[in-house]
Amino acid sequence: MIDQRLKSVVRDVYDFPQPGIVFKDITPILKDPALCKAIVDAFEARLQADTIDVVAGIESRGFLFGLMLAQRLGKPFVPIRKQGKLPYRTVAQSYALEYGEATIEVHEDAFNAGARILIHDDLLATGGTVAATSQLVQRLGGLVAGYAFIISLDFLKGKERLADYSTQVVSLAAY
Ligand SMILES: O=P(O)(O)OC[C@H]1O[C@H](OP(=O)(O)OP(=O)(O)O)[C@H](O)[C@@H]1O
Ligand SMILES: Nc1ncnc2[nH]cnc12
Repeated sequence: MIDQRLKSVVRDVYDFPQPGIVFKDITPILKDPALCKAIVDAFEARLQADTIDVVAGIESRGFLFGLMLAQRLGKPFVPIRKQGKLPYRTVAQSYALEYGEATIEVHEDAFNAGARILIHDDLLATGGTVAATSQLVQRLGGLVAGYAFIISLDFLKGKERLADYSTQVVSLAAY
């Protein structure tokens, strides 16, 4: 099972990036090409591709599998970036996450109004990051088609914040 394979390689790092946080380090996954392929296979199997027009991936760890997933589904990829990184005109949204606050941006012409956007990130914690991304999608006239995470920290209740946007929530390894 993919969840056991993931849990056997994802590494807990204590007190990173600040005291009290147990950080899930996904970098060991990246050293295993077969596991990387299995992640994209599992997303493809569990997502309803005919409900998705565009895959949006969130900087920075959401870029690693986001473009691979978009390629597999044959869909465009849109980068959601931290403030000040995108060169063209942007819309921005501030938010709180498990260990701080941040602002994310998307290009204002990233997708057409009415497009159905799958939001991908490596990990769901409090849900602040993907809730802010969902608001960006809606502000540009997009529809949230669903969410795809490699890991979810379900004890932080992030999934509850997503229910208003979409019920399609795929998480390959839940803690
Ligand atoms: O559900 P939340 O509480 O919002 O937390 C989840 C977010 O935190 C991490 O990103 P981080 O902001 O650390 O950036 P990085 O991907 O650049 O390391 C992770 O990759 C998610 O984007
Ligand atoms: N505990 C955690 N591990 C890795 N990434 C995170 N993003 C938010 N919380 C996290």
